[in-house]
Amino acid sequence: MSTPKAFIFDLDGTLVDALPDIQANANRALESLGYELRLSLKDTQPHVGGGAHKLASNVLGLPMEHEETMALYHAFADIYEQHPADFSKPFPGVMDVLNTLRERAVPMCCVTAKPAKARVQVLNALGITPYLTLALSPEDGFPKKPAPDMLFECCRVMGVDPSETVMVGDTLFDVEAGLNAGCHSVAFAEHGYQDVPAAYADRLVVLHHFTDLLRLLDE
Ligand SMILES: O=C(O)COP(=O)(O)O
Repeated sequence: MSTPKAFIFDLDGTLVDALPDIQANANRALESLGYELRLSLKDTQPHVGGGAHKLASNVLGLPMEHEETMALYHAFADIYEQHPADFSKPFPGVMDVLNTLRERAVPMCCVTAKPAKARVQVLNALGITPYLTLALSPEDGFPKKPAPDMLFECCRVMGVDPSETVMVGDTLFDVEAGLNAGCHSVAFAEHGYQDVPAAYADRLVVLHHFTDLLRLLDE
């Protein structure tokens, strides 16, 4: 396999362990709207990766367009801006990978379902922004993953072809986005929030530790 020229990372569950902030902010939003329901970390985990709107719909068990879903989604997004990274931190090995790629002048981007303002705040708070050529959320005018559009835009801005670019994620949304874009390879972070999707297992580079990603540079 040829050496990849660029990397695109998912955010939550891949670069950053955001689960405790997502849980806390979902519970603040539920409380602010008068719900008695509260989520444990375990309740919250399956709802990460599809974005805040989907999380609100899943948590309430209501359709996406339902008034209560919309209210919870907006409350969650607003509260997240006040508490973007109280607990969030990069997963082990992430900063090593980002530093090595930067030293080797390999461009990197981030594509996430996270609301745009929260994304900017989290990436700034954790010192990741300077490593990235571009970071995108659907609010920037793109369809959500698994649509490949955000990946195409990143490749365009980095000046590389998707076939030269590795997509790195932790959910089915990320895997299918990478495959739909025709990426060089799709890497799956085992430290994230979903199990390796069995249907795609033989097409993935599974990262038992995040620094395993660097092996792709040496192949
Ligand atoms: O569901 C979210 O908000 C997180 O989305 P991400 O995994 O694409 O970063």
